Amino acid sequence: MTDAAIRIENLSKTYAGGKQALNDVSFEVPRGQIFGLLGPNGAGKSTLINILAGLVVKSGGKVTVWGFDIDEHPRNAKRSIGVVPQEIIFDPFFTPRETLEIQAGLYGIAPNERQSDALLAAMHLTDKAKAYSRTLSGGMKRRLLVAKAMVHSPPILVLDEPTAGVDVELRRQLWDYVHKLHAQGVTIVLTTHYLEEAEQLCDRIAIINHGKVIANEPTRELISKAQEKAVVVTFDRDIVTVPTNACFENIALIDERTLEITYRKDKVNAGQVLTALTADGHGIIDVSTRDPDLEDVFLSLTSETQAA
Ligand SMILES: Nc1ncnc2c1ncn2[C@@H]1O[C@H](COP(=O)(O)OP(=O)(O)OP(=O)(O)O)[C@@H](O)[C@H]1O
Repeated sequence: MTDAAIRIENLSKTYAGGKQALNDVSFEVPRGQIFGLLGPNGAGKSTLINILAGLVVKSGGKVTVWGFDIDEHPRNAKRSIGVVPQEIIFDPFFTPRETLEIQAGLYGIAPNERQSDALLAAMHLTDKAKAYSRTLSGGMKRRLLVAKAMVHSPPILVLDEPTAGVDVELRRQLWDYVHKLHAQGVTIVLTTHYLEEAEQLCDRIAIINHGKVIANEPTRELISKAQEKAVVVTFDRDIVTVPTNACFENIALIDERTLEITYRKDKVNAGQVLTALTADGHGIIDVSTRDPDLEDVFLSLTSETQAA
């Protein structure tokens, strides 16, 4: 028995056409966390999730879900995970309530133990319980998918790009629900293109690029890895010549009196940057600094692997 919610060891996947989507991927999702899986389009995130869901057969490696090896105990592994897929697929002739009842039936859940109505209420779909699925809006369909993934009360919920193309209000509702599940002890794995979202929600983030894991760290540590920092400086007079100095990574004119300078915080500090800027006698009347965010880390890590 492993303590990890999901353990992935040396996982690889090559599709029939020869495309290698995953190349020797290893990482663990700790129990009880909100874990973010980030990566550019085509990085291999959906492939990985589909392997966890039992929808794609891996080419090599070992995967355990809630301690169950997906090859040796596929039924137990599947019962331990609920997956909200990226694509919306429903039988259009069933109502949301019927969709959930049928899904519960597939998991062998007795009628008196089903929680279809509670799930519909949690996803704000009670008034649509008896509507045909085809008449639901895109956002409602996505919420129904979340409810469908939770019918068997799995300890792990995986959401593949849950907020792509979803409006702000629905996104908020979705995250409220995710937080509620998380508070109940459900481990959450999500993929997202919204770095800000990952930064706000996730305890830990793995970044995947070209089928390989290039980072896997607590969110705060990952962010602190971004070495570039920016300082915006307003001078007491117009800038005639833009200053140069070896400690500046980049310098940009914001307006006639304001410059934005980026520097590497592992090489110099803000004081040294400001000293270099005032060397020719200019006075500084305002200074603000900007800390790196996940987007900076993401770009610097993915461009490093591109260059490698
Ligand atoms: N069924 C398939 N057959 C062949 N190649 C595939 C198949 N599914 C995915 N691929 C390829 O595998 C690679 C990884 O795709 P995957 O969908 O896992 O990426 P992703 O990170 O989820 O991207 P996105 O964010 O765009 O969904 C891509 O190059 C994709 O074209």
